[in-house]
Amino acid sequence: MSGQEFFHAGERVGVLTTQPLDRVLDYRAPEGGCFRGAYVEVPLGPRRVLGVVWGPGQGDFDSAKLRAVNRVLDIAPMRDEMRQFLSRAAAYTLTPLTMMLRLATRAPGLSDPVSMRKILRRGPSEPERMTDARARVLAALEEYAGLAFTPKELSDLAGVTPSVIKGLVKQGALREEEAPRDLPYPKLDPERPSKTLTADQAEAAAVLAQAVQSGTYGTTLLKGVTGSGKTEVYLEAVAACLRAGRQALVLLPEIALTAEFLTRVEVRFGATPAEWHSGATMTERRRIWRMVGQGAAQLVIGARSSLFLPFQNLGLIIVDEEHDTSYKQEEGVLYNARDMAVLRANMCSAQVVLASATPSLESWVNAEVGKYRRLDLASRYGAAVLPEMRAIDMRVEKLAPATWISPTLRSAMGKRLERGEQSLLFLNRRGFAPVTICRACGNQVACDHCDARMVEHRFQNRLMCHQCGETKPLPTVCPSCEVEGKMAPVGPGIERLGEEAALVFPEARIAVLSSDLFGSARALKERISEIVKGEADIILGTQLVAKGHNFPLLTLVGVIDADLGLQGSDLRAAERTFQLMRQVAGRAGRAEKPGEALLQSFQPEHPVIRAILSGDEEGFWKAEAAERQAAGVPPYGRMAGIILSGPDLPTVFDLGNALARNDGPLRAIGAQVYGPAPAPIARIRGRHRVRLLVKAAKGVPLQDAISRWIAPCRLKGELRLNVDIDPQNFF
Ligand SMILES: Nc1ncnc2c1ncn2[C@@H]1O[C@H](COP(=O)(O)OP(=O)(O)OP(=O)(O)O)[C@@H](O)[C@H]1O
Ligand SMILES: [Zn+2]
Repeated sequence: MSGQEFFHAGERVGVLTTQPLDRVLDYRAPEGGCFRGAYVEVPLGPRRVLGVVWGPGQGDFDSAKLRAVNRVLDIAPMRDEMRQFLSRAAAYTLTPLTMMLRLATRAPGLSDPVSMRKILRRGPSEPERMTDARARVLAALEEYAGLAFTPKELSDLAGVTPSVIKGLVKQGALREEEAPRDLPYPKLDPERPSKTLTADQAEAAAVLAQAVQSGTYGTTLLKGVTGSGKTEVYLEAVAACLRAGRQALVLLPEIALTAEFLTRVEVRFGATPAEWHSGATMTERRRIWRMVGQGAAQLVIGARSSLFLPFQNLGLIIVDEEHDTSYKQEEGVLYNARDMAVLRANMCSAQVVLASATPSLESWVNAEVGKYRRLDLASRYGAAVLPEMRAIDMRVEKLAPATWISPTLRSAMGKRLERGEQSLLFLNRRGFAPVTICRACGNQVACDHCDARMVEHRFQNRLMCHQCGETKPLPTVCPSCEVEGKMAPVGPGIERLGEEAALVFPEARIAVLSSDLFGSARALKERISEIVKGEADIILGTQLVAKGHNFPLLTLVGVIDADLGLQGSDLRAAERTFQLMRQVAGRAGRAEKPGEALLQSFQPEHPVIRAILSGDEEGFWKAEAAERQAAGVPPYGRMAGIILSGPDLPTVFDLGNALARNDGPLRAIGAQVYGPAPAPIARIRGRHRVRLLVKAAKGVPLQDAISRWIAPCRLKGELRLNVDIDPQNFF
């Protein structure tokens, strides 16, 4: 860490803590001094808290009262580029810097000393008496010459009891040593053979490899149809990064996708990489955090928060399925991991690869205007061809009441069953039925705390609110008119569709894939790998299945309600539907057998449905871009959402009106405010929600204006104000 500023003992330093104070606090540098960026423990009131030495102190605090830093932690100091990244990300998202630091230190036990554990090696002496068990232990050590083991590993390996091991230690045949508990990750070998790339793939891989070798910043949109080998191509960029001795990060939108991906990494590089996600244990998290910081993890596969790991030498970030909405964090710090990846790469001279078959309009436009490089993979790998896509006109199909699988779709599924191929039915609705209605009075069961109807989950035999998670038993008596036995489900959810499929095809093996039906990510992963092996004939899934899975036996995709996403007023409704339908359809026909995708629709002539079917992607993006440009909305204009919430509606509205009246700072940059208006979901968890929308031209200092605009707000009591820069969801 030479080159980094050093503060001598007693000098005034500014420390950023993870406490919600929103400023850097002054302390005295501890005995022995500290570098800028050092992770430290400082006294704060009666407590000791984690912090980072951010720079020289401000000097505005009485130096007689100044307290000293307790100690410097045994962790490499935060790099300048990381401090800049956090500062820039905080400024962009209008988030207090202390909250950003919290994101960057989300690992347990950082302030604990490096924890050690006992390991065993071959010692200098021979055992006094050789027994079979003892001989097995020594043979095992010989076989793995040079390696050390924990006592448990060694007794398992040799198949002996712990007492045998203890005896050998006593006699000096085994030697005990202390070693750090957190071990480096196994080395990945980029020189192992890759798959033989097609000419297109090889060309794209070469461009990416060269970009990585340049050691500079750059972003590439890797657009390739589903099944074209985007993953194979970007793994070669990872190889180039590893060869250059730098670290790589691969972001995946869904942890259910990691199992398949980890296997592919292992095949390509000979070992598994570090895996960072919400399901990781505390021990795993601490190990990854520390090893990433020491450069002892070369590749991390992770969810969006892995962008905040303390990489020592990050050279490449892959954002797979870059259009995926789950990259936008919608709670706490509101950030879009795709945009933050670009920012982070900028700070550390790394390359970014945004991979997708259906990019976000933002990225498509950035490539169009030359801000991003663009690489295209136009055809599927090998014999696989893109599925044929057709609409099923639901206005002419004859369906029995409370059924949703049309005769046309049913007969297509029947053919797959006969041929031993798989069908996938897609319906983006969790639960059994979206609405429960009383047939006597028409009352729909709603959540007591939210502006939302409760969804029946028959599997759990309860009604559930998808906003707040509240559940209650299915009522037999109407809560409104008190008539008994008239409550009925209306509309299909994925579970109900499962029942229908089982009735129509009683002999078929049916798998329902919905995130809430699995107790753990592991259970879901296992189910998916069973399906890959062919242990299901009909798969029913919510949007979970649209993402990146490879089901080789799948040749038919049926979309139950292709119109579902088109109804919203969301500015991205068309874009989302287009992406989702093309992605789902892309699950079919990924191996030798050709696939077919059938979209059930009541409006097959709708321009978006027509664009999906025709496959004229560039035409769709161009039309969509022109429309957004004319309306001055993203990506051609900028937007910010302000969500005000509180238990008392008039108070929330008063604040909204006050903001709308005092919009001087916004007018100064030519921005407009819309609202206040009740948010589309007007109540969540008992809190009323009111929103304002700010629209501005591109290139104006929007964040700065917004901070000046909201600065005078006094948030009394339980009133909350959240700013969402570049909102993705208007809920
Ligand atoms: N050059 C190649 N040699 C052998 N197999 C290949 C090659 N390219 C692609 N494949 C195989 O084709 C399948 C699809 O490739 P891959 O998953 O990389 O595509 P993708 O573009 O990432 O797909 P999606 O967008 O649907 O996630 C995989 O099983 C992959 O192993
Ligand atoms: Zn609720």
